[in-house]
Amino acid sequence: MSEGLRITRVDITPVAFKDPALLNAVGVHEPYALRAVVEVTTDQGVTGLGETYADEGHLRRLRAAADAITGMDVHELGPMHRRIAGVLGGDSGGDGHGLTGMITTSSTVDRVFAPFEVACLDIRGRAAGRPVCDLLGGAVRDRVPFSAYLFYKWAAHPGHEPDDWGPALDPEGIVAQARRMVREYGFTAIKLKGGVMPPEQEVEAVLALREAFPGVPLRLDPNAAWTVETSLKVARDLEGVLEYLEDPTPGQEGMARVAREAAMPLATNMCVVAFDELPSAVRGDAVQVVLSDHHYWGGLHRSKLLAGICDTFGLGLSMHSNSHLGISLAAMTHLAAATENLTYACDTHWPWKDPAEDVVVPGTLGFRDGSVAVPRAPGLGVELDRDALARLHEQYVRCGLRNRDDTGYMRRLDPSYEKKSPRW
Ligand SMILES: O=C([O-])C(=O)C[C@H](O)[C@@H](O)C(=O)[O-]
Ligand SMILES: [Mg+2]
Repeated sequence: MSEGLRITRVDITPVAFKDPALLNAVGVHEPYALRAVVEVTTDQGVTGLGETYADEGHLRRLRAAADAITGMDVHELGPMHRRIAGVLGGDSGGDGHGLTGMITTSSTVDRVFAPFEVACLDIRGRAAGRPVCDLLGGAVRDRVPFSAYLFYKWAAHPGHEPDDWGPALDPEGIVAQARRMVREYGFTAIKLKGGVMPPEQEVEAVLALREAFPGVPLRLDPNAAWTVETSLKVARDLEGVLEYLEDPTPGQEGMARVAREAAMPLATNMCVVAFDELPSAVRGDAVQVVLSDHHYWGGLHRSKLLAGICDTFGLGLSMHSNSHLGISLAAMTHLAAATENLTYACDTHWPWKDPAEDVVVPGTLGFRDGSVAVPRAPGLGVELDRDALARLHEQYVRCGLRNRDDTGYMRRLDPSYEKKSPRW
């Protein structure tokens, strides 16, 4: 066992960064997105970084876990997972962790453990002088492709200055948004967040994207806003157009009914979000592609375990994202680099973040041709910018938001708004 890599201190800092008025199936993003930055320090003074959700319940559980793992060696990841499970007891997070009604059944222990595991791998990489992808088996690619993540959106949050993306509420607006994203980032795959407009309008938008971007893989994700019948109609309308259709309808049973007749693969980050949901999904052939996400699948090693299971059972593997900062982008990039069967371009909300707002020193991570070069520096390859961390923490304190609540925000703006799944 290596000496000198015992955890002596854990700091958890919630931060807020500006977020445009992005629409989804359960409401609209609030003016700020919340994240927590986790710093794990060892007795040799090596510090590792993790990033996770920052809803209040999640912060409370993170703090309990931080106390429980202080004193442990950063190599003891299995025992650390067990210890966190023990300290959380039956404290189940429900949905109050930053995913707003989208992901209800993911494992609370895995969600809480994930940022500590990433921080421990960062420390181990720094100590060994190796990038995190090398600790995960080595990079099978030196660049990780990401997809453009389009949203219907308002020009501004009511009462705020407009952002520089402008509104996107029809096919023209969506195509214009895609053109800018492809121009600025070079993305070679495109995902549209649906479940916002009536399905026929979203079909129209995807067809407009197809015309504007011939040959570019396209995805549509209405977050379970449709019935099985509506899903099948959309699947027929978009046959030969979509690379995959993501979560058209709620639940594995409904997804399996759609999958039996739809021509394209179905993907999910809603009906398979924990290990105990995999057996029934495989048995029922409910999905053909699983979106991994180390933030709720229990970190990088457990995401690789998911990748192995997907490989064994012939499921495709993609990657999900939420609004995130540079620590998460680095972790996602290392994981994707070291996961051979992650063959789809990964989701990222990166373009929606104000480039001036991050907690990492700028310059390490950048997009070229829609992909991010895998950092070769030790650990995650990103450094914390302490002034920026303090600024974004101050913004968290001032903004008053403490839990992500897209539906509540929408209802404050439009009291007649109802959350429904399926809606159409
Ligand atoms: O693929 C997904 O379902 C997501 O990315 C979920 C997110 O919550 C997304 O809908 C968002 O940011 O509004
Ligand atoms: Mg999704």
